[in-house]
Amino acid sequence: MTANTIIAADTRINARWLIPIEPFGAVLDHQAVILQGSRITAVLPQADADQKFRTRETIDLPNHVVLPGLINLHGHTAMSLFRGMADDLPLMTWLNEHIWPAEGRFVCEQFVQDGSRLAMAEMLRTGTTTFSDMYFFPEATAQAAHDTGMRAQVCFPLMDMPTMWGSGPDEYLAKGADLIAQWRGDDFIMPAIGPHAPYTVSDGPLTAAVALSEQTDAAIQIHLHETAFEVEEALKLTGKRPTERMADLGVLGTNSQYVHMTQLNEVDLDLLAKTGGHIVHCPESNLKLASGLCPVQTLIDHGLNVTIGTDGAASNNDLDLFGELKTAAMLAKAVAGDATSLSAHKALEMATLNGARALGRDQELGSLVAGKLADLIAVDLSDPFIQPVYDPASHLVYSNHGRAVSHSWIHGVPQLQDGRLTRIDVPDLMLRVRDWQRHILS
Ligand SMILES: CSC[C@H]1O[C@@H](n2cnc3c(O)ncnc32)[C@H](O)[C@@H]1O
Ligand SMILES: [Zn+2]
Repeated sequence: MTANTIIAADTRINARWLIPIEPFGAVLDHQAVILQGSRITAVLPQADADQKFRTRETIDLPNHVVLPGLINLHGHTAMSLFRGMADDLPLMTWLNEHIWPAEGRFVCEQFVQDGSRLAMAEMLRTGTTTFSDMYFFPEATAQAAHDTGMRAQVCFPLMDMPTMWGSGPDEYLAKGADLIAQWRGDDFIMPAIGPHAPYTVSDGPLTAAVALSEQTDAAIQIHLHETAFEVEEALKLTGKRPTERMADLGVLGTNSQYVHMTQLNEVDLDLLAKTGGHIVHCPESNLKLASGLCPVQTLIDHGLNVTIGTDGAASNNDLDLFGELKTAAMLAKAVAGDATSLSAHKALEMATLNGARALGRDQELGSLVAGKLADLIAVDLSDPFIQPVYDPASHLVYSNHGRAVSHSWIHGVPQLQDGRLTRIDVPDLMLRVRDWQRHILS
């Protein structure tokens, strides 16, 4: 290539600020991001882009900060249809007396299709481009994510009890193996294994889950050490803390993701540090259900990869990862007794590159670097509630909420343009949601 060669590409995005996540802590002024097909081909100063690239379209974002799309590592997407149904309750009362009976009555394939579309509309609107789901009828969630063009880790549920999705562990594992076979290797859908929790899955199915993970390389995601009650009951029933039992069964490892992780002692921390794996911090669900506090800084100090999730909209009650980041950053400081804990940049890294690492895809997702997949978002900082701007990273975590997200691309495809969703028919979706509301109320 000579000095004068002009390169043709699809799209040029001119950003007032760019937070690439790699290198850590960078905030770059007046940058251009060049997209070609599904990938980022260059990230460079706008003046240099003028010399080097000619693109089919140019999108000027003069008041915006551009960053990688956010990764929500834990949720139950279809539960958006249960938002606000049962508030102000502790976990086991919430599950036993409200959520599980409601799931038994209403959850079916159509519920999951509609509920996951509602969740995707909210997630896309607030800056999430990749999510993880653990719910019944995972084939419906996978299809809905595929049709919308979102990336999703779809964990099939595994429990001892029969549910509307199957008669018990053998059927869940057989259907789960089919789901893995169908989607394995797909760019968008990452099939995974979702044993619900230590108190709902016995040793046999957990051992089978580990074997399936080893055979297929599918990740395991499990709710773990969510409450003090869970740990106390496990000690009474098995003589082991849940983390110790998971270690003995081979569940702990670098391809596993542990959701919640409040109530950790030194033995747990040593086991986790020794075996690796990924923590999914869900601060708002932990607060709302009064489940406990996750010691984020201690986990980071033990070398663990800490990611973030919202949990379902029935225990949060929204799927806005920017709001979650603010809660996480505030809480980490209070729990550590240290205001320097979980800085704005660390929080942003948690919702991007750390999430990509947990999915085993940090070579292609999680930062804005030439060659990576084009999953990125723009946040408009011109509203009064985020003015003036000294440090866009600070605003993203401490002053923003997800509704300021104006644009997003996944795999190079526009998903949000000036706040409008391009791939979800919102009026049609709202009609369906209203039907469900009427049905559930009646
Ligand atoms: C097996 S599908 C998922 C199952 O999990 C339930 N659930 C939702 N939120 C939580 C939580 O915070 N802890 C434990 N279980 C949760 C959901 O209602 C489904 O039944
Ligand atoms: Zn959950």
